[in-house]
Amino acid sequence: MNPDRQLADHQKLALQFETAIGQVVLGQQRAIRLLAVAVFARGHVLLEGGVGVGKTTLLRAVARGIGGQYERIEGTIDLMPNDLIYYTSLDAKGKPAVSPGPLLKHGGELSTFFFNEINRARPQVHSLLLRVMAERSASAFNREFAFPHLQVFADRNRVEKEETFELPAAARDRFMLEIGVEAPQDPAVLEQLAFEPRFYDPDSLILSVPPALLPCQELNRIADLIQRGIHASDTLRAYVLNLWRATHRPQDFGVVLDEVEPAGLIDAGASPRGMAYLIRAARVHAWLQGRDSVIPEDVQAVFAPAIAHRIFLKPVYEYRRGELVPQLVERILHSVAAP
Ligand SMILES: Nc1ncnc2c1ncn2[C@@H]1O[C@H](COP(=O)(O)OP(=O)(O)OP(=O)(O)O)[C@@H](O)[C@H]1O
Repeated sequence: MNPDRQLADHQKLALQFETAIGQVVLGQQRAIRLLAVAVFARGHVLLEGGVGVGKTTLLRAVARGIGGQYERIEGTIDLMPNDLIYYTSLDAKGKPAVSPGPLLKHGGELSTFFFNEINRARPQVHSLLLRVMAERSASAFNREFAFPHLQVFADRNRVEKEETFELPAAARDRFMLEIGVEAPQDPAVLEQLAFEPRFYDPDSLILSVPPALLPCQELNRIADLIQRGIHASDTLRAYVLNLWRATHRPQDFGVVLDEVEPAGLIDAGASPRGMAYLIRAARVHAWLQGRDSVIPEDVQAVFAPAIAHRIFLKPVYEYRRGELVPQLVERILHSVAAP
């Protein structure tokens, strides 16, 4: 089948996947679109939001739609890297036994690894995860384990700050997108969530997502087709490079912020890895919209989720990150001229 035809067929499937998730998780169309972008760009995802807004339900629904093997782990202060690798137990005769932990249990079949409350886990666990995300492999028991189809989803809640370990810069940079999940605003949706019993039990709720809607073992190949088949013009490339420069030197693009001098704000702008992620995500966004080339709106739609978490502020401003970075990102988009 020719690649254009394949791309069109896969796009229909991607839209079905979005619709199925949208019937289970209400009022989260933007987050669902961004998750679909990450799935087809093969990027890891960090979800951030308030408590009880449906983050876990959303990720479980996505995992069911992707198919393949799924594992989930809770980030706690006493979690150690080995807890991801193996379990120890006593067998019926009281003899110690070792069995593979959540990361190794399914070998190369593992497709979705969900790390709940990642910011409660210690830095040692983050560094194990960092290698798993970057190389899709881990070493244990003198062996290498590869997870070619693995996508990591992690969530952290914004409210709970006690006993939390901020993710190190290198770990944050390995997440393609950070997606904010807020409670829906539409009163009709809120009423449904509060009054309809089907939303009280997430276990049965997510069963209404058809299992393995997407061919999880094919996703790497489909992602490659998308990246090769969706074009970016010279003017669009120039636009993206200007956006990149503006994450390092916003003052050169006339970015003005409330009460803060942009020239003294940034320690490090987006990395080259971050920009590659931005383009990968923008291409998938264009494809989901049924286009074969990227337009500025595609870049703008994924710019904040792809870039905000990889801008590092001077230490004196870091504690105001939640307020300053969204403003900076929005004003960069406003100030850098789009073609
Ligand atoms: N937008 C939504 N659509 C469907 N169900 C929702 C939505 N928001 C909340 N819920 C329901 O609220 C309950 C809590 O959701 P969930 O556990 O997914 O939230 P969470 O954001 O992961 O919470 P926490 O931060 O405490 O882990 C579930 O029963 C879920 O079905």
